[in-house]
Amino acid sequence: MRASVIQIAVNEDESVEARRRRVAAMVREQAGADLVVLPELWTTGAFAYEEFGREAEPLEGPTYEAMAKAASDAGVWLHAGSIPERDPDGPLYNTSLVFSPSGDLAAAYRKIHRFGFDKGEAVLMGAGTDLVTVRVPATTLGLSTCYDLRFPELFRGLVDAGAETLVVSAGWPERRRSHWTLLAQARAVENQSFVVACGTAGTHAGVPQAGHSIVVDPWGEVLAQAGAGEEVLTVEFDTGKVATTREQFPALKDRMLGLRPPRRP
Ligand SMILES: NC(=O)CCC(=O)C(=O)O
Repeated sequence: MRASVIQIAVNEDESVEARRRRVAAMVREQAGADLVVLPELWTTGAFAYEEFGREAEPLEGPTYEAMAKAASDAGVWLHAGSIPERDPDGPLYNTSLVFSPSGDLAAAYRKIHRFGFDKGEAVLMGAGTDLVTVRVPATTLGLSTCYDLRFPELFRGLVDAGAETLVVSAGWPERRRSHWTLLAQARAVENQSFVVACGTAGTHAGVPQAGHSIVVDPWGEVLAQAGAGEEVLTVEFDTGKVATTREQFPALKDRMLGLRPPRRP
């Protein structure tokens, strides 16, 4: 499996339309990859809360159109990152899109854990409710978005649904970069899965982004990691390593489900 992780710089001096064109061209340059991954909310920036309503699009809006075409032009599976989705009958959602090499939508995932506690995304967007996996030729992807990375039960649910490669599309801030790397490795080790985590570079809404997109194998080894700036991280990995790791060190089989809560004295 050859993956290209496109760590986009999201800065305010570039318009959404210009960035969409630029990113589409970067995706086209990845012809020959099996999988291309983009970050969270790269049209607006994940922390540009005021832009969410202004730039929200229907599912099949301009980003969908541009990314479907880029995927088919390049002939790649494309995780196109997420968009601020305007549901005509509901709230905004932070929705990731996955396209097949023919440009058809293979999956849409609405972010389940919204960031911001009592402000920002947590109040401006609705929460998704459904886990999403996608079968691509060599592996099954399990989808997640940024803050989801902190919630191990989501990833366990994805593994129970057959995921072998956990994709994290993110806009993670520099301030918590150490958590990003640590959690990506933890999710890989505990789920005996590949983790492909794509963040943004640049600064928007006054929040410097961490970059440092990372690909981790099921043993927790870092196969590749980007620097702080805009970069295309390319990595080849053997998807068969999930099965061999799970066979040779079968910790997932030792789960004890249905534990009782502590008894009151
Ligand atoms: N966009 C996000 O979900 C940010 C998450 C974050 O900053 C954190 O978990 O820390």
